[in-house]
Amino acid sequence: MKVAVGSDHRGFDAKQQTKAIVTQMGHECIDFGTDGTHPVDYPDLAYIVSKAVSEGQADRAILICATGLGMSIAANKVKGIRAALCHDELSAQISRDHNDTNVLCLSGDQIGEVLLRKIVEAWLNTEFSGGRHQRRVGKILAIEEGRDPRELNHT
Ligand SMILES: O=C(CO)[C@H](O)[C@H](O)[C@H](O)COP(=O)(O)O
Repeated sequence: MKVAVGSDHRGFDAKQQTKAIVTQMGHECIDFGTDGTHPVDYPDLAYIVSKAVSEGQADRAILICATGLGMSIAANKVKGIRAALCHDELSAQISRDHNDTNVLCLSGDQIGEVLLRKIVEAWLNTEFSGGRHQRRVGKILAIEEGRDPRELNHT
């Protein structure tokens, strides 16, 4: 799988750790920056990394800022992106299983390297289960297209 990664200055150290984890798991890692701890604006990174996923350059992506909040808010503005901020393995696993997330957002400040590895591994190793969840993800897409998801209740 091709996995894009990106962070702002507050997520830089965790991004470097994430790159190593992704590569060790046998995936191709595409690093969109930032390249150090000089302050940058997280929406810039969220945009280019999310575009890489929505346009097919990467299969999935991992975004990191101080809390993960700004990255998740910005990434979810890009069409086709389902980003989730996860602080634990179970949320990461369920975000794939139920929500078919294609972007994982992480906090660089609030989780250590051991937990980071567990979350990334759970997220990359979990497949979307489809079924009833496919219908609900379809409704998310409907909202993105400006439609009322309840229209799909009668099809
Ligand atoms: O958007 C955020 C907060 O939810 C990110 O965590 C940023 O990394 C943070 O806002 C950056 O803050 P800084 O004081 O400019 O380093």
